[in-house]
Amino acid sequence: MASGRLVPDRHALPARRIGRFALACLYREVALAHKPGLVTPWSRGSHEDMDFSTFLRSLQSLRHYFPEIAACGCGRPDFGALRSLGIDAERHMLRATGGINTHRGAIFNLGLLCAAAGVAAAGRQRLEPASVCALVRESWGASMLAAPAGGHDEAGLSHGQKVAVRHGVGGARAEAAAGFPSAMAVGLPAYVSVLETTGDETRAETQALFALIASVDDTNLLWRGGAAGLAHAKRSAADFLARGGVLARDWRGRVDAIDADFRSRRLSPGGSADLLAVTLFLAGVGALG
Ligand SMILES: CC(C)(COP(=O)(O)OP(=O)(O)OC[C@H]1O[C@@H](n2cnc3c(N)ncnc32)[C@H](O)[C@@H]1O)[C@@H](O)C(=O)NCCC(=O)NCCS
Ligand SMILES: Nc1ncnc2c1ncn2[C@@H]1O[C@H](COP(=O)(O)OP(=O)(O)OP(=O)(O)O)[C@@H](O)[C@H]1O
Repeated sequence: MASGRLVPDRHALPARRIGRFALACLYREVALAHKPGLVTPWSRGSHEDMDFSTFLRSLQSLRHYFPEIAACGCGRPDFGALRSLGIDAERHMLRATGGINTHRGAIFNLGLLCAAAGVAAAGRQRLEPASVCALVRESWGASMLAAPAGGHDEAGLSHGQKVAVRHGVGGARAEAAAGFPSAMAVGLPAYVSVLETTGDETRAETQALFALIASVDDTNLLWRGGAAGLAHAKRSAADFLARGGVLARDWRGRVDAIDADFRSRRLSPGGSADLLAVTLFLAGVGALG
């Protein structure tokens, strides 16, 4: 990873700021305490093979990647250049976690957004959620749909590809290629509305996560629970929101009950968790410009 040789120095500072912010968003996601089926500082959720410390090791291994891909974006790269940085970062992550996939989706989603923010910063455009998402869609959307997936098993297909074929859903690539419609239309409005009402970051993050689980075709849920598991998770999240979500007095107890239910079914909404980090990135991207 040697993008320092590829981009002019005047881009180093904004790229570092953008990349560090992406890492901070990922840290906020995994540090969020009450989540259904996901790893938190106090729980493995539905996972036997990873805990909070695995995520910290993974984040540590990605500390150069996000600034580098943002710097690469400043040079208006084609998708191939971003893809090789992403594949390299996956390799670093797997080495740091002993082969466990903690951040494959995040390397992809937030990597693309860092690169788009780099494009905007280099062109002295304002950094805004809609414009960075449009840059991802317009610059690299078609190429990413045409590229083969990264994480292959012995049969040559990733989990995402297998469930995409089986259930006819698009997963992480379709979401990014379309300019993150779930984060823009679902995660971000939920986050902003609760933040404005309560001033409470934790509740805003939790509400955004549940809004995403209720609406996203999460390939992690499909892989672990099939169509019935995905439908169950969506229904549980929609029910939580219909009962007032994080504005209800006993919201923490309700989240913990849904967490127990997801753990008993081995369900983990990892794609929605990644899109929460994307939502946090979009919510703060304006301040990076
Ligand atoms: C495209 C990727 C994500 C693989 O796609 P695939 O369809 O196989 O997805 P897979 O099931 O492995 O899911 C990857 C992760 O995406 C997240 N995810 C799941 N569902 C969704 C969704 N609906 N929306 C967004 N993210 C999701 C989850 O965290 C999941 O673990 C990626 O691993 C890849 O191909 N990387 C190669 C490097 C690359 O192209 N980089 C581009 C520039 S960074
Ligand atoms: N806090 C979190 N807890 C658990 N998973 C998360 C969290 N945040 C994001 N994720 C995402 O969930 C994915 C892990 O899910 P999972 O273990 O189901 O994937 P897998 O390794 O593809 O499949 P499996 O372990 O079922 O064989 C990671 O790619 C990660 O990006």
